[in-house]
Amino acid sequence: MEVGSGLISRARVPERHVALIHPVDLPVLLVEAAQSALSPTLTVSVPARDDCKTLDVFSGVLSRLARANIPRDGAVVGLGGGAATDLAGFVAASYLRGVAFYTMPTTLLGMVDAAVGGKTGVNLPEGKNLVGAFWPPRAVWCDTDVLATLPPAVFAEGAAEAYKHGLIADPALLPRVLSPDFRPGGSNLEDTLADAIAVKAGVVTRDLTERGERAFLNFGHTLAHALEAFTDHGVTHGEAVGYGMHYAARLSRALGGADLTGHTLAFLGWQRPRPLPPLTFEDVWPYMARDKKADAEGVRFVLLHDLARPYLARVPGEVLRREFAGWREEVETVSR
Ligand SMILES: O=C(O)C(=O)C[C@@H](O)[C@H](O)[C@H](O)COP(=O)(O)O
Repeated sequence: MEVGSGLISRARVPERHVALIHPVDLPVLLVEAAQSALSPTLTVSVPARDDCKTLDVFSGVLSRLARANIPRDGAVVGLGGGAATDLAGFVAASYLRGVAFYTMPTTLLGMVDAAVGGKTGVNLPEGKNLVGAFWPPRAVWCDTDVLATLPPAVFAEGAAEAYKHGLIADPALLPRVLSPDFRPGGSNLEDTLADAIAVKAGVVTRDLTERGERAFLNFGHTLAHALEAFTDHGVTHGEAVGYGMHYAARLSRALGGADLTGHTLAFLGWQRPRPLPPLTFEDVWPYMARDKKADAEGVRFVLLHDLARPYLARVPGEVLRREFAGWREEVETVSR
């Protein structure tokens, strides 16, 4: 894992045959920088954002690798945001039963979260990330220069995952993420980014396949994934995580935990997500019920006893509904 300036142009891999996968809307200069660093055998452009995370796109990319005769000792490099690196990783995990995988995240969200830890996969109409594999990248190059090319809303979106790492593990990150210096080119950017990534890297090193503490990285994601799936990705992942963390903070308080809703509302006030479309508990519940943390006895949420004290719990149906109603009213006051 490297964080710093100019990393894409300096990246090197030992494999001779490389397939470079990137979203179609990525700036050409970034694609060219990666191409001149890696001399890929094949470059595949895929639809932007979650439109690339489908079984159809996945199968089309696999065919491209096969037709280009990428061998088993070849590599797949994912260049782009979280969706593109999730897809690229699943291609790497599946093609010829697994080839080397590397990531070059180009969004804040990708750097702090998606490109690290090897959760790869695609969505189904029934829900987010329902198909995939744990396939860790051999290296991750977080080139901070690219963050300056992001629209401010996309940067703010990605900060949700860094803030989440503050809530579940490292509260010192909370004011650092909201500080005016946490911005592209800001004095606080590289250190805060490195510390937020360190939270996730530590967790996945100890529990790659989510037998235990890795589940805590899913704080806010039960509702977040449901919002994304119900709106067919009209709500972006970072916006959904911001909204979902506030719901999880309300549930935590309802079950007797510390009141951390001031933190989650402060984040939403900083992030200014787009307003949600009209939606009811009944709309999102079927998606929440398919959450991957569910076991034979039903859905489990990541909650917080307090800052940095996460736990998994089942929440009674009446609490889920009541807090949903309160959450819905409250988040309307903070959206753009
Ligand atoms: O890496 C993890 O583990 C996480 O839960 C981090 C999440 O922020 C990330 O969005 C992850 O891909 C979601 O995983 P899922 O298992 O809920 O699909």
